[in-house]
Amino acid sequence: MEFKELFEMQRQLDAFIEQTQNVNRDVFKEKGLALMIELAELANETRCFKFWSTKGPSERAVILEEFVDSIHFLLSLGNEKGLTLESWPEIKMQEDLTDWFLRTQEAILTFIQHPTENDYREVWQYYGVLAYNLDFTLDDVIGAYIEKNEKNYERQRTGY
Ligand SMILES: O=c1ccn([C@H]2C[C@H](O)[C@@H](COP(=O)(O)O)O2)c(=O)[nH]1
Repeated sequence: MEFKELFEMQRQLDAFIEQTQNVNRDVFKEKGLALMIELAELANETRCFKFWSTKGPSERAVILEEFVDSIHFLLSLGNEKGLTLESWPEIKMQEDLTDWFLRTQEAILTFIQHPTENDYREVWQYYGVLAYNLDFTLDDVIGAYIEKNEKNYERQRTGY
């Protein structure tokens, strides 16, 4: 599957969720906050900032699932504003994870407050660098996205 096709998969999932939950209003800000929270959950699973703990990061699959939760909301926010991205931001840049999480958070906030095409692309670039530093390839991301997308349908069907 091509990266760009994820936008359409997300559009269909969102339509299903809105129908199931009877949503008839603009939920851009709710999805914006959801993305901030997913980023924090991702950081939490990496435990990159927990200098006070000797416990290591969660399993790779757990971290990848958190990563694609963010991808869901990022795609969704783009769809809400008619913004898209042609290809996955493959950026091989070694960064300190804690620094990068803080900077990604800032980029998300900027985008939510002024949803421009440039700021949208920038958030994707931050996620591209996060993926690189977490050792996730585009195939990893697409595979985990498809799996979580299906799980999200199932959760709606079973009354999540
Ligand atoms: O409009 C929505 C609402 C939620 N989700 C998905 C994204 C995440 O994968 C998951 C987050 O749900 P929680 O586990 O945080 O409840 O739901 C969407 O794709 N679209």
